[in-house]
Amino acid sequence: MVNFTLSPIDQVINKLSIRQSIREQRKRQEQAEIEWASKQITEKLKTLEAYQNATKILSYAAMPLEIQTSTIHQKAREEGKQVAYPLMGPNEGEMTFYEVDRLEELEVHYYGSLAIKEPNPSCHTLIIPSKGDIMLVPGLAFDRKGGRIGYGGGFYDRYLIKYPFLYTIGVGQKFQLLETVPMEETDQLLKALLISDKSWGCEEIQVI
Ligand SMILES: Nc1nc2c(c(=O)[nH]1)N(C=O)[C@@H](CNc1ccc(C(=O)N[C@@H](CCC(=O)O)C(=O)O)cc1)CN2
Ligand SMILES: Nc1ncnc2c1ncn2[C@@H]1O[C@H](COP(=O)(O)OP(=O)(O)OP(=O)(O)O)[C@@H](O)[C@H]1O
Repeated sequence: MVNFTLSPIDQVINKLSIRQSIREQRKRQEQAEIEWASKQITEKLKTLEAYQNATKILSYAAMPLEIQTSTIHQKAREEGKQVAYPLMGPNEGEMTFYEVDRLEELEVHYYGSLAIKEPNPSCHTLIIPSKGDIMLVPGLAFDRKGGRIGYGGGFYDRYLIKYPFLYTIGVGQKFQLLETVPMEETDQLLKALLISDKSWGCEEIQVI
């Protein structure tokens, strides 16, 4: 019988080539396309019951080529929701979330070629998620089973082991939705996806 399962090293190589390919496709996009996609996702998110009922939103400070989250921040704050942003470290793969009132309070930190805006633990309050909270999860690639590939730090997988009840929503564009993404044992599945596409706006994909 033929065994189609990839060895662990082949899985890592496979993930690496997917990361590279999606990053190249993203670079070829016009800023206007990213803004349009972000608007579609923002509008769809607002209609979701999970969003409407949530008191805390674990968001992310988008880098220029990612789905933008600043309008979500503004809307959520207007509705009295708490919005939190990730901070990496101090231990390997560790990530925590801090409540942020205004996006200008975030501070840029450089990780290789990535410039990520993060909260400052000496001015922001640590957020401990509770049931009913939602998390917007950035990523490079997703699949309909809730599989996800990020930048390869394992930050979200480690965080989600601690808070498996979080309603996790992966956000991205159609070219980021693959037939299947390679999964490792430590990978945590997302619960839903919001995927935008030029022709149909934004599709909500429920995993559970
Ligand atoms: N906007 C945003 N914030 C986010 C994420 C994200 O995807 N988007 N993350 C999602 O997980 C976390 C950050 N994840 C990271 C994962 C790996 C590396 C990393 O390996 N950096 C390399 C250089 C990479 C490069 O240059 O391309 C390094 O530090 O040397 C950095 C951040 C938390 N914050
Ligand atoms: N709970 C965990 N404990 C120890 N190692 C882990 C855990 N979760 C993930 N890892 C390891 O972290 C590394 C990166 O994981 P992976 O490739 O899934 O990252 P990613 O999901 O793309 O990254 P990110 O979440 O930061 O965007 C892998 O070597 C993986 O085995």
